[in-house]
Amino acid sequence: MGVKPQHKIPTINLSKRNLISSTSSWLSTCDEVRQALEEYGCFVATYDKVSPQLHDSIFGEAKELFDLPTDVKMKNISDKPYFGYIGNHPLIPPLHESLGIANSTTLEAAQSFTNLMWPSSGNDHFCETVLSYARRVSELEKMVKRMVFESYGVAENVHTDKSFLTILHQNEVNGLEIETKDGDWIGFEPLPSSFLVMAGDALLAWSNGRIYSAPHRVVMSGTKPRYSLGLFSYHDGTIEIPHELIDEQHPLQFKSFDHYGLLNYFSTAPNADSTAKAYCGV
Ligand SMILES: O=C(O)CCC(=O)C(=O)O
Ligand SMILES: [Fe+2]
Repeated sequence: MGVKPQHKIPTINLSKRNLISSTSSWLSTCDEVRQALEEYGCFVATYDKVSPQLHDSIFGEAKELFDLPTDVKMKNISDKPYFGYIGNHPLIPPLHESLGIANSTTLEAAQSFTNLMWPSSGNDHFCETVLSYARRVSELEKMVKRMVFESYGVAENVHTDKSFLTILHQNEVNGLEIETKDGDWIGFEPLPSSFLVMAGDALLAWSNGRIYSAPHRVVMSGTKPRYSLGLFSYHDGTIEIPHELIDEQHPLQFKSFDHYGLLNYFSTAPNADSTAKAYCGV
């Protein structure tokens, strides 16, 4: 049962500049990705967003990290199994060590891990490198997930609303979930008298970034039909960012914007990480 020479892990180029949703190149790459995962369970992604410099930096940082004394590395604990420090674990081959950094795409998580490992001297270079690397690899993960969903024609319905406010009122069947800032999902449990009032991207921009426009999705189980009534508010004309919401702690993050312009922009660029930032961010 050795390695059969005629089999090769498929390689897929995910660096291409023309990997833009809905183009023929995007759609054919979605199919390539799905086929590779169905057949081999894996593929090699060629991905140029991690530059050769970043590649060298992250492996340099990894060496420096694992060269720290064991008692320092052991301070990385987590309530999730395998997320903390692993060394000399009975179920894991000897000489294996690992350190997990949960939510490593956020500055807070990268900083707190760095401070834990280098409490007295700090290590800005490590923190910046981890953050930059994690964000780029996370983009790759998001892109592959979207490709698999699209190739099967399954709508991945995670989104933020483009409204100013959304008010949802639904029957007794659960399903709506809201993503917290930490990336956890919390379910909405409707009652006849409860209305879910939710901020949209226009309110996020108007508030100069103070208000959180929560990503949300609907996850259905069971066969009972679910009905949801929604009011989505939109404003005619230009929305200005109130000067009361701009100060030293909150420098201007958004330009004044046309609300329907934001909606139109979303229809042409539905995959932007943040529609408000991409459309009217400073
Ligand atoms: O079905 C729901 O309750 C949510 C629908 C929704 O998020 C939307 O239409 O923007
Ligand atoms: Fe929504």
